[in-house]
Amino acid sequence: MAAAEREAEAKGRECPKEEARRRLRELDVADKFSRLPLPKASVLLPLVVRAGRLCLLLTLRAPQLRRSPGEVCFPGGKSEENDKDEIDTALREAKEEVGLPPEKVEVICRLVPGIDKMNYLVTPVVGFIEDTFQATPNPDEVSDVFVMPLEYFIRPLNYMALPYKTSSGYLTWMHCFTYHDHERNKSFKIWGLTAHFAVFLALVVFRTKPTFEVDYDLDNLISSAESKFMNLYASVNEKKKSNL
Ligand SMILES: CCCC(=O)SCCNC(=O)CCNC(=O)[C@H](O)C(C)(C)COP(=O)(O)OP(=O)(O)OC[C@H]1O[C@@H](n2cnc3c(N)ncnc32)[C@H](O)[C@@H]1OP(=O)(O)O
Ligand SMILES: [Mg+2]
Repeated sequence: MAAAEREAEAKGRECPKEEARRRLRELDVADKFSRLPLPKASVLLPLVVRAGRLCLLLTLRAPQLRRSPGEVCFPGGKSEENDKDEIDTALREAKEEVGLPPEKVEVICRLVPGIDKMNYLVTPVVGFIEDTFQATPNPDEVSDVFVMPLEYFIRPLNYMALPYKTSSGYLTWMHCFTYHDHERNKSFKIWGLTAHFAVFLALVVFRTKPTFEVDYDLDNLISSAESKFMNLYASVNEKKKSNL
C-alpha cells in the first residue's frame, strides 16, 4: 500500500484512488453508445498516482503522422476488426504506442464519447496504471510521453477558451491548456478533443467547479454530458443528410 493510501486509511477516509474509482464507476456508460453508426476509435485515459496525487499520462503525436501531427493526445486509435469492444481497442493501441501491457491496466469505466474532426466516434476508456510503468514510445506514432496532475484540468495556470466550429457546423468552445513540466523544462499544449476528455474526467473525479467556464450542469454531470454529446451527434447526422 502506498503512503498516501496508508495515511487516508489511518484518518478513516477514502484514499484518492479509491474515491476516484468509485466516482468513475458511477458514470460508466458501458456500451450505451457502441451501436451508433459512426466509424470508431478509442483512447485510454491512463491514471497514475504520483506522490499521492492523481496524474494523467499523455502522448505527443509523431510529426510525420497524417492526422493531428505534433498534437497532444491520449494513447489510442481506430478500432480494428478483431477488437471485441472499445476497451479492447484502447488497450491494444496503448500497447502499440507506448508499450503498456494490457494486463497492467485496471480498467475502470468508459465515459461519454466524443466525435473527432473526421467524424469518428471516440470512446474514452479510463484505467489505473502503476507508478512504476516506464513508457517505450513507438517512434512511428509517438514522439514523447509525459505525466501531469489531473487537477490541472480544473485549476490550470495557463488556460484559454477558443471558439470552434465542428465539421458539422456545430458552434462550441474548445478548452486549451498550456502545461509546463518543470522537471523536464518542456511545455505542452493540450486542446480539442483531448482537453475535452481530460476536463470531463477531472470533473467526475473532483466534483469541483473549475476556475473556468464549462457547459455542464455540475449537479447532473452525466445527463448534461450525454445531452451535449447527443446534440453534437444530431448535428453530424444533419450535415450527412444535407450532403446526400
Ligand atoms: C473535434 C475536435 C478535433 C480536435 O480536437 S483537434 C485538437 C487536438 N487534438 C486532439 O485532441 C487529438 C484528437 N485525436 C485523437 O485522439 C486521435 O486522432 C484518435 C481520434 C483517437 C484516432 O487515433 P489515431 O491515433 O489518429 O489513430 P491510430 O492510432 O489508429 O493511427 C494513427 C496513424 O498511425 C498509422 N500507424 C499505425 N500503426 C503504425 C505503424 N506501426 N507504423 C507507422 N504508422 C502506423 C495509422 O495508419 C494511422 O495513420 P492514418 O491516420 O490512417 O494516416
Ligand atoms: Mg493513435
